[in-house]
Amino acid sequence: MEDLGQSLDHMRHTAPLVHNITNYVAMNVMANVMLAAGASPAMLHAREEVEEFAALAQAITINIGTPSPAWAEAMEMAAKTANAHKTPWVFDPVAVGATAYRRELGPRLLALSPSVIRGNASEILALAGVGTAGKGADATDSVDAAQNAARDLAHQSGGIVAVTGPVDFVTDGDRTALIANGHEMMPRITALGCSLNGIIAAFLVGQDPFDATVAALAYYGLAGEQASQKAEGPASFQTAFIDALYQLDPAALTQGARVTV
Ligand SMILES: Nc1ncnc2c1ncn2[C@@H]1O[C@H](COP(=O)(O)OP(=O)(O)OP(=O)(O)O)[C@@H](O)[C@H]1O
Ligand SMILES: Cc1ncsc1CCO
Ligand SMILES: [Mg+2]
Repeated sequence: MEDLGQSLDHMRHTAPLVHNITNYVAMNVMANVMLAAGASPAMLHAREEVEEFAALAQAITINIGTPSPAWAEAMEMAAKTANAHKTPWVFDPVAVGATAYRRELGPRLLALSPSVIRGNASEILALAGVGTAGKGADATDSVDAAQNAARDLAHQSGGIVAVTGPVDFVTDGDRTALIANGHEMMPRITALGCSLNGIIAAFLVGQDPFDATVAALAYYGLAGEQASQKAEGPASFQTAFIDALYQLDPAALTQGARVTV
C-alpha cells in the first residue's frame, strides 16, 4: 500500500479536471468539497455536450440520485466515452433498490465497467441483487452485511467497490481494506457521500485504483473527524468539513489514517 499522504499530494499536484453527472441535491456541495480538496470539478449533463466534455476530463463521476430519461442517456454516453479514452469513472447507485426505474438503470450503468462503485451498504446490496431497498438515499443495512455483495460486484464489474458507513470497506474482489476514519455527523449532512465520489475520482487520476480509493476515504474521514471538533451541529459541521479538506496536509493524513489492509 502506497503512503496515503503521498497519494493526497499527488492528487493536489495533478488538480484533475473531473466531470460530474450528479444529482440536483449534491451539485453545489460536491463542487465546493472538490475545490477545497484541490480538484477541479465541472457539473454538466446535457446530451448535446456530454461526450465532448467527457473526452476532455481526467476522471468522471456518475450518480443516479435524481435521474430522468435524458440524464440516463447522458450517463451512458459519458461512461462509454470514459471507457473509450481509458478515463477512470466512479458510479454511485443512489437508492438503486428504491424504484423499478432505478433497478433497471443501475445494472445498465454497472454493465459499463465502472472503475469504482461507491455506495452505502443498502445500495451495494441492492445493486448486487441481494435485496434491500434501503430508506431512499439512506442505508438500513450494516457495512459488514454488504461485504460479500461488494466482493461479488467487484468481480462482476472488474473494478473496485467501496461501501461507506461508520467503517468503510473497500475491495477489488480479492484485496480488502477497512477504513475507520469518519464521524457520525457525516450522514447528518446531505450529499457527503455523493461529494466523496468526486474526491475518489480525483485520487484515481494517475494512481493505482485500490490504493487511491483507500487514500481518498481515509482523507475524507479524517477531515470529518477534524471538522467535528469545531462543529456545533450539522450546518456548522459542513462549513468546518470544507475547511478541514482544505487544511489537511499529507503528513497529517499519513499519521491520522486508520486503515487495516
Ligand atoms: N456513522 C458514521 N460514522 C463515521 N463516518 C460515517 C458514518 N456514516 C457515514 N460516514 C462517512 O460519511 C461519508 C459518506 O458516507 P455515507 O455512507 O453516509 O454516504 P451516502 O449514504 O451515500 O450519503 P449521501 O447519499 O447522503 O451522499 C463516508 O466518508 C463515510 O465514511
Ligand atoms: C437526498 C437525496 N435525494 C435524492 S439524491 C439525494 C442526495 C443524497 O444521495
Ligand atoms: Mg448516497
